Parts: sequence; structure tokens; C-alpha cells
Amino acid sequence: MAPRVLVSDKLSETAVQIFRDRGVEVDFQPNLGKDKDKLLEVIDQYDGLAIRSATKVTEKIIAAASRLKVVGRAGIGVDNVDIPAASKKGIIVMNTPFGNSITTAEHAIAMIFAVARQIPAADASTQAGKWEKSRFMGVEVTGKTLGVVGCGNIGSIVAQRGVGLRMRVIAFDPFLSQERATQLGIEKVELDDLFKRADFITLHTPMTDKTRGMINKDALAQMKDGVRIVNCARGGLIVEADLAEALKSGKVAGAGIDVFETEPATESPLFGIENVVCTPHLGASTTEAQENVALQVAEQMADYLTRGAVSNAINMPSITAEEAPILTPFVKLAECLGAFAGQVTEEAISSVEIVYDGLVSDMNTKALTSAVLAGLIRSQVADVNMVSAPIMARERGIQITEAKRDKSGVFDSFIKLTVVTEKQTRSVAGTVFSDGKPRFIQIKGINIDAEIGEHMVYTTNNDAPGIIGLLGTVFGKAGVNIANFQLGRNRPGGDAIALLYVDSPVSNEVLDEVRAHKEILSAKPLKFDIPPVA
Ligand SMILES: NC(=O)C1=CN([C@@H]2O[C@H](COP(=O)(O)OP(=O)(O)OC[C@H]3O[C@@H](n4cnc5c(N)ncnc54)[C@H](O)[C@@H]3O)[C@@H](O)[C@H]2O)C=CC1
Ligand SMILES: O=C(O)CCC(=O)C(=O)O
Repeated sequence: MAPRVLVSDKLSETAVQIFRDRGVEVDFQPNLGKDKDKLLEVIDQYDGLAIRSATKVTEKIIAAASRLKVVGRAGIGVDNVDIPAASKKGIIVMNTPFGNSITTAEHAIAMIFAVARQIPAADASTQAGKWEKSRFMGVEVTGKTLGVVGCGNIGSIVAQRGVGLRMRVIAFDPFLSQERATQLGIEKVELDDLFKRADFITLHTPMTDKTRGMINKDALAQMKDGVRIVNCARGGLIVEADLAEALKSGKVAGAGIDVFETEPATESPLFGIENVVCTPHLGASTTEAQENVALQVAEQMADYLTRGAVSNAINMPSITAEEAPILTPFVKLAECLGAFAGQVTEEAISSVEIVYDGLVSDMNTKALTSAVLAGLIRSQVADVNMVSAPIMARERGIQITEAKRDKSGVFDSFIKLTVVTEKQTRSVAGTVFSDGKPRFIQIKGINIDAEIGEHMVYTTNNDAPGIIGLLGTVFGKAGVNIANFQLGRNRPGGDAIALLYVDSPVSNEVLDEVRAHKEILSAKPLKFDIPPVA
């Protein structure tokens, strides 16, 4: 069945064609996202949801989204998506981090000019026939100091444009390196310094707990008299009531505001104040940017839904379409290793070590580690996948270490998982053969070569005669066919293991018969997500 996507915001229709061309069914309902009840009602019919900023993907929507696998934001900010809730449910959230950056930077520059020359008010006055030439005295931007707060994709474009306008550009961003600042031709400063020196301040940070309300009474008090402030990032960065007061007192000479604390903003303390220029979150609204982000989000979502490729996900490591086919058998192996350890471990896990040996160490090990964790946790929580597993592992306090090393044995590649609990340390290793099938190659340090099947039985025993006969007889009596039987031991008469691949599940009663044998130490039924052989 073709995956189904709902487009619930005003995306360019370019997206629709791309979804269709890629074999994805699409419902284009650009106003549906604003009706949260309707969205709640229909969301369980979709594998993907493509949005801009009007659709709010709340915890409630996510809870109702029984088959949703991916939310694609045609744009940058994902603050309208409950990422923790999506991650917990295993839903990938992706954005398009560059498609609208130039457009948004241009809007910020337009706002700088609009407040410097009071263009909107002058336009309204002129068109009203007033010709108020002396009312609209402006300021030049040349030679003025532009303070850029947040110098990422958009902030750095604004900074470059500012340099082009012959402004002195200073920037505050905790992640801005001196090298990058030099490359941009700007000065890297601390926030206090920026507040003190800037004639124009433009905001380009994401909305986080740290940045929320960063332009407040205290910050405004530190600024130059007559400063002009532009916000084309997120409304909540500014405490609107504090800015309104500063504008009314003349401390702030003008403000260009594209984004609001509450959107759609039908009222605001900033409305109606002299030299406040407002736009309704238009930063990304150009034909070019909307084509870019619609095309990109549709390609990314279709790639994920049809080929398992992950790009620009906020909550999952990227997997390119090219690497997906090579990685897939190793993802399966990683899940099986995790599933083995999860099913044989009964106590709380304190730490997990994953060693990638040989060729696999050059693959996307972040994704493979997520797959190991998904397999591990699935024995306790059925509804877990590669997105939610790392979060669940963190919530359970499991320490994860990952090591990579050059080929150290006969296999071109193998993955070894070691799981530590309060009581013991267990390890299991596996590889992928040239047929693409995963196999266990070592358990508890004992070498074996076991094909992995949907139903398996794992026993530990003392190395003594009669174990093969016991298992064959008990399973035969119960009508359980053994497809593959692997034995291993650390030394003659020492610790031994058996791993049986069986054609049907083995009941606990049958296993009790096995467990009753004096040389058997444990017998566990195992299940793996491997399709049964036809
Ligand atoms: N008005 C509109 O239509 C649009 C608004 N946006 C918004 O613009 C903002 C910036 O987007 P991008 O440049 O693409 O993001 P980005 O992630 O490339 O850059 C953000 C920068 O902010 C920095 N930062 C984080 N915390 C900071 C702090 N406390 N102080 C100073 N800097 C801090 C980061 O280090 C990063 O370099 C986002 O809020 C995004 O949602 C993006 C597109 C359109
Ligand atoms: O889609 C839009 O119009 C808003 C864009 C935006 O705010 C973003 O990309 O963060």
C-alpha cells in the first residue's frame, strides 16, 4: 500500500507533484491545519504530515496519529511541533534548514530600512494626500552599528548584507567562532556589549528556554537611546509589553516585527505605536523560498517513506538514500543483537557498549546504535523504534558507549554488544553475510555461527553428553521443527550454549521439560523481527 501524506498548511503545490511522482498518495488540504479538531479526527489516516507554521502538532495530535511516521516542516522553526512527544512515539520530525534563509534575511534587511526611513507610515500618509515631508525624517544605515543576535544560517546572511551596506556589524552567538566572524567580516562580541553598541539590533536565534524573553525591560535598559530593533525570528524572543513601553518612551526609536508572541496576532501591545512596522510572519514568504522548502520537504518525506532515507531530521541521525540499502541489513543485525540481549536480560540495564569492527565502523554508526537500542528496549516496550529508543534509553539511565575499530578478526565487519546489569555482563556479536542475512557469531564469548530466525530458543548448559538428544526429543514430541541447531562451548566440559532456530514458537511447558534436565542451566524462547521463511 502506498504511503499517505496530508499537507495541512499552505505549501507550494510543487510538493504535491513530487509526492505523486515518488509514489506517495497525497491529500492537499492547505487550511485543515488551522482546524485542530478536524486534524485530530483525520490524522490517524496518514503516514506523513507536511506543514508550515499554522498547523500545531500537539501531544494530543501525536497521540491520535496511530500510523504517522514523519512530520515534515517546510521551513526552519519546529516550535509548532511537540518534538519530545513525537520522538517518544517514534515519529521523525524533519525541517528544511536552508530553503528560506536568504528570503528571511532579506526581510530583516527590508525591516531595517522600513524602520530607518518609516516607509510604511510615510506611504500611508502620502496616499492619504497629506504630504508630511518634515514628519518623516529618517536615519542612514551606512556607518551605523548593526548588532546581530544569533549568527547561524539567517543571521550570517543578514551580517553579510549589513557589511555590504557599509554597516559596522557586530554579532553575539555562543557558537560563533572567531574564524567564522573574521570570514564574515564582522566582530564577535558578548551580548551586553552588543546591547550597548548597536544602533540596529536584529534577532536570529531559535526559540529556546534560554532565548525566550531575551529582549525584556533589563535588556532594553542596556541599549543605546534611539536603538531600532528588528525581529524576524520568533515572537517570544521579545517581551512585547516591555518593548511597547520602551517605544512609547522614545528609548527605542523603531521596531520591525514579523513574528509575535501569539500568532495569528490579531492584537498586540505593539500595534498602533508610532514607527512600529509589522508584517504577519512573512519572513519566508517569497515564491522562491516557498518553492524551495516545498520541494525539499516533499523529497525528504518521500525518501523516508519509500526508501528509509533520513535527512534533516531533528530527532534522528541522517541516513542517505545511497547508504540506506547498504545500511539496512546492518540495521536488522543491530536490532537483532539488541533484541537478543533485551530478551535474555531480566534485570535493569546500567550500561551498554557497542563495538563496530571492520567495514561497519565506517558506516552510519549513530543510526546503528539507535537500532541496537530499539531492539534492546523492544523486549520491554513494544512501541519503540530508532527515533524513540535513544530517548527511552536515556530516560532509563542507560549509559551508552560506542567504539569503532579496524578489522580485528576473520569477518570483514561485525558488531559486538555488551550489556551490563547489576548482576552480570553479557555480550553478543553478529555479522551480515554476503546473502544480506544477519547471523550471531558469538555469545558470552563463545563462537557460534547461527542464522537468525523469527522463533529461536537459547539454552545455557554444562558441556555434557546428551544435550542435542534432549532438545531434539523434547521438541520433536511437541511437534516443533528445528530448522537450525548451533552449539558452542568455551572448553570441553565447560560452559556451553545452544541456539536453535525453530519453525514455530515453543511454549513454556515444553521449555520446562528442557529446564528439568540436570545439565541445563537456562532455556529461553526468543523472538526476532525476521520474516518467516515461506
Ligand atoms: N520569520 C520567518 O518567517 C522565519 C523565521 N525563522 C526563524 O529564524 C531563526 C533563525 O533561523 P536560522 O538562522 O535558520 O537558525 P540557525 O539554527 O541556523 O541559527 C540560529 C543561531 O542562533 C544561535 N543561538 C542559539 N541560542 C542563542 C542565544 N542564546 N544567543 C545567541 N545566539 C544563539 C545558534 O548558535 C545558531 O547559530 C529561527 O528562530 C527560525 O525559526 C526562520 C525562517 C523564517
Ligand atoms: O512557513 C512560514 O511562513 C514560516 C517560516 C518560518 O517561520 C520558519 O521557517 O521557521
